[in-house]
Amino acid sequence: MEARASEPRLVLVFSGKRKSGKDYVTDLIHERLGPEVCCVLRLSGPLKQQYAQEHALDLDQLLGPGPYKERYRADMIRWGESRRRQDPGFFCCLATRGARQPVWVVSDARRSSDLQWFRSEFPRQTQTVRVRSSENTRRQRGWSFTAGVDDAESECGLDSGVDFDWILTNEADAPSLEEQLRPILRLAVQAADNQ
Ligand SMILES: Nc1ncnc2c1ncn2[C@@H]1O[C@H](COP(=O)(O)OP(=O)(O)O)[C@@H](O)[C@H]1O
Ligand SMILES: C[C@@](O)(CCOP(=O)(O)OP(=O)(O)O)CC(=O)O
Repeated sequence: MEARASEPRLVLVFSGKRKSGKDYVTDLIHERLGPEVCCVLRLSGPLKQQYAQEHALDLDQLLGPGPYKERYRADMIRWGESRRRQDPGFFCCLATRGARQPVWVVSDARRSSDLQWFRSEFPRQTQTVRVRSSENTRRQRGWSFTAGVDDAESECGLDSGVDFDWILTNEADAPSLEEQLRPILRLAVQAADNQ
């Protein structure tokens, strides 16, 4: 496998239920910090790429927020799990290959093996962030309970036993995301400035 381009100064590892707003929040951070300082890494990126290729599917639609990916989600989970059984860090390693920016934002950790991989590769730099939204809010964003998905490790693997460094509440009646993100953005700017 290709060697890593450079060591990050800060690795923000996000997790949260589907439709909690992981992509929305991590895109916002990317916008604020800019592409020179920050990259968003999706563990599902290399997974979807390989899965789309093997199954002749539309990768852009699999990567987007619409209903297309939901049709394939249960099967993608099974497919990804068989890869992870051989190597739990497989997708973490692929997703971070070639990242050059000082701040890495990983948008979709799902399993404790994902957190373990980042903590063991980047013990000083890794900070975990949980995005929380109520079921009602997630429903308004298009979520509905799907057996085999919402009760599986992919969605529940980090529900308990993790002491997150940061918790964001992505709800209309919570403090604004701007306000909640302020200390995290400050940390990121400091990390980038100390290069
Ligand atoms: N704070 C917010 N304000 C407006 N729309 C939001 C907000 N958070 C999430 N959304 C929207 O809800 C949908 C699901 O969010 P997304 O970030 O794709 O969730 P996840 O990545 O956790 O599945 C998207 O269409 C997104 O634009
Ligand atoms: C097979 C998956 O990687 C699909 C992930 O797709 P997204 O990361 O797009 O999901 P949400 O943002 O939560 O809606 C899940 C897994 O178990 O690896």
